Amino acid sequence: MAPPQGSRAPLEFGGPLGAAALLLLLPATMFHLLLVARSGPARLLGPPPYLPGLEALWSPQALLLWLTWLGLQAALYLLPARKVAEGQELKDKSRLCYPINGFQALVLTALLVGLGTSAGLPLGALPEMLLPLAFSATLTAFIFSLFLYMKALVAPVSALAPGGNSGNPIYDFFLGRELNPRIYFFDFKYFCELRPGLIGWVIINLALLVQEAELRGSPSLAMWLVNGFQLLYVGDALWHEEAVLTTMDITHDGFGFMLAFGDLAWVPFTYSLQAQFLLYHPQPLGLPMASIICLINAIGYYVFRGANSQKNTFRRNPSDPRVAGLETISTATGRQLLVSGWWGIVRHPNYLGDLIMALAWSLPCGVSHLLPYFYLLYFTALLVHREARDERQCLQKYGLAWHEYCRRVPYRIVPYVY
Ligand SMILES: NC(=O)C1=CN([C@@H]2O[C@H](COP(=O)(O)OP(=O)(O)OC[C@H]3O[C@@H](n4cnc5c(N)ncnc54)[C@H](OP(=O)(O)O)[C@@H]3O)[C@@H](O)[C@H]2O)C=CC1
Ligand SMILES: CC(C)CCC[C@@H](C)[C@H]1CC=C2C3=C(CC[C@@]21C)[C@@]1(C)CC[C@H](O)C(C)(C)[C@@H]1CC3
Repeated sequence: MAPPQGSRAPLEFGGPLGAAALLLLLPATMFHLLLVARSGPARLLGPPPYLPGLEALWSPQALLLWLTWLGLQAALYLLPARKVAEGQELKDKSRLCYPINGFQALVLTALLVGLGTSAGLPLGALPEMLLPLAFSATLTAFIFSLFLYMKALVAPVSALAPGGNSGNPIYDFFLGRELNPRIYFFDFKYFCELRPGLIGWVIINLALLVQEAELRGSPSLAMWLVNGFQLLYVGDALWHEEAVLTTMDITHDGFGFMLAFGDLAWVPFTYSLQAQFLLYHPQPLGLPMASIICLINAIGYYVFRGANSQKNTFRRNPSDPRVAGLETISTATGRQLLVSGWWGIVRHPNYLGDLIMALAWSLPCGVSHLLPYFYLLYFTALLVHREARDERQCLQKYGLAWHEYCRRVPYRIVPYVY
């Protein structure tokens, strides 16, 4: 049985009080965005148009649809994979295995949705169900996090995450206690991070596009751009699925409410905000502006993919010809840090690319409303906070070598600015 680890790890997110506040604030923000996106004034900072009663949130059909979706994605996860990858080394020196079949799940889902639609499945009706679907997803995230918390009570100490084991139940419930909760080969965190939420996000976007076509005769150029950009982002994440195994969510963070809610509810229902906004507030977009926005997205993607691939290639095999010529700093751990190439420009070039793409996703919505820029604002805050967390961890891991890296590459995310 796993005892709490006491307060060895420094508390994050404002400790138990901050965690308690976020437990309420995150779902409240998501519902606020869903309600405001369909209201006339669409004011991000104004009050919601109305407070929905339980009858608007609770729907057995929505719950059934949501559980069917989770079941379908779980079944696709269990299909034979083209590759089984090993994760990072764990505290007990073992490595876990992960199926690499996320892109296959995306393609099969697209085929099933295509078949369903041609057989009469009303995809365009999905936008009307977003509120009860989001409620079902939130409910599932709470219940699932409770299950994860209980499961961690009987997990061996070596299976616990460095944070999330303070002994305070609210804080630990929020942050997550166990690092890689699994039942046999089914890894809950890895599954949730990349499948139901990310694929759900593009299906919701598609449903919004279909409904726009039903309402106005054809989808708008702005809606096409938002759908295309975000499909590229999700397709890319699933194509490079193995790379997620080195992100801090998988290697460092426990699996609790923050990630369960983030993956299952926050991602599909708030990341689709631009498409939701466009359905209810059509925006004119000319070809010249659309071309500029495409260029911004292409630059963002180039930086994001270039930086992530360079680091992943280097971590997998430093003598790979694509990275062998780059300058590095040696660290006491035996691992090296890149100081040239993308990682010599700023310390988080991948965040920079991601932020440029976030801007390109909002621009098709025009500049009359702040609401479609919510993702950009939230994401900037998330990445600044994430960068600070990563910095602390790297300083702990690499000590003097990290100081040297910071001296050689002084800017964190934006060259000459931050
Ligand atoms: N859309 C979304 O909502 C979100 C997207 N993201 C995206 O996810 C991606 C992954 O982000 P994240 O997991 O935060 O972090 P990173 O992929 O940036 O990984 C950080 C790790 O990289 C290694 N590293 C840092 N500097 C160097 C260097 N110079 N040379 C070699 N290795 C280095 C360190 O680990 P080590 O040395 O141990 O290898 C460090 O802990 C990013 O592209 C981010 O934008 C992230 C959060 C949310
Ligand atoms: C609800 C809270 C405010 C915070 C929740 C954060 C989560 C939504 C994000 C934490 C890290 C994420 C990553 C991606 C999606 C969002 C979450 C889960 C990612 C899967 C998106 C696609 C990228 O290509 C990626 C690099 C694979 C991302 C990994 C991190």
